[in-house]
Amino acid sequence: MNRTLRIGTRGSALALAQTGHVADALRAAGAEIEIVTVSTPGDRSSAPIAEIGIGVFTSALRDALADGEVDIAVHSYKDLPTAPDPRLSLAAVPPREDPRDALVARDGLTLGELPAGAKVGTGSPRRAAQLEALGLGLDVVPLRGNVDSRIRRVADGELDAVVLARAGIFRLGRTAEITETLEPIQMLPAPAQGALAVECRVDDVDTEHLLQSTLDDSASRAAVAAERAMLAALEAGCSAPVGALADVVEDLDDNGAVVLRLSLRGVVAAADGDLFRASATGDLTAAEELGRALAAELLDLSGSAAVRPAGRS
Ligand SMILES: NCc1[nH]cc(CCC(=O)O)c1CC(=O)O
Repeated sequence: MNRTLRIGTRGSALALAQTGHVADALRAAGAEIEIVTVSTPGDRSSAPIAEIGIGVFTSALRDALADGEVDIAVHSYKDLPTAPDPRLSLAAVPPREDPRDALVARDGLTLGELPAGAKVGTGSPRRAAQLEALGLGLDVVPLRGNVDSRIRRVADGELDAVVLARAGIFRLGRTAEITETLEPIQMLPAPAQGALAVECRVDDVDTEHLLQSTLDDSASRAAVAAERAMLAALEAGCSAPVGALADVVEDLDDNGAVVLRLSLRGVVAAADGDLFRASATGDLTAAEELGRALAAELLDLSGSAAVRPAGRS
């Protein structure tokens, strides 16, 4: 392939770091790459994500890709709407980073060491519900902005701590500032957290093949597919905050041979703060069925309790 491929990205430090890694991998495979920054309404607004809606960070980039302004788009997978975009192919899910959430607190504190009444910033209803459910008496305060500005609120002494995706902090080279990585039992991550989605136009088969063969990791793809199928099925049935995490685990088949399976955990927060949890295991090749089955179980458990206003991330 001898044309230059233009990769579209948002202009945030995190987006540029993510796109830089994808560009490096493609260049190492012999491709000519140019990086094009696309501004999105999400970058220009400071309103809470729950108000401006899902897709604010990704739809301008997808339009630029569909319109031929760029040839490849790199997204944080968790920021993508669950509805597929028929104009585009999700050509690659690169190996996923650590999907867990992380605490950045003053004075090196962990969650358990924060005093009652400590101000913990997060803009995510999923994180807020799980923080409150810990029963530590934390004062959860709304927060938005890029990773850098959120961490700065702690350094400035305005907040005692913030909760962020570990992957974002890692990609910015700032893991030294993490004071605790939160275990999924306390804080189940957002579906697809830590994963990237690399898209091209659906009719651009050369680029699709290059992305797939250079970047795609089938285990990451399957794990994320299960989590996102769970989210999509829940969105159809309720609008509560959702956490999901699939791990690829080794199991034995009927003949005693080692097979890889998916172990999926899910959590839904009800309006009254109750959390509903469920887990299930299934075949790596049936990730979406597993996600849908777990969503059905969670809907059953939570019933009409899961009516808190929508929110993701
Ligand atoms: N919603 C913003 C967003 N989208 C992706 C990441 C981090 C990287 C990732 O999850 O892959 C973040 C920041 C955060 O949640 O702390």
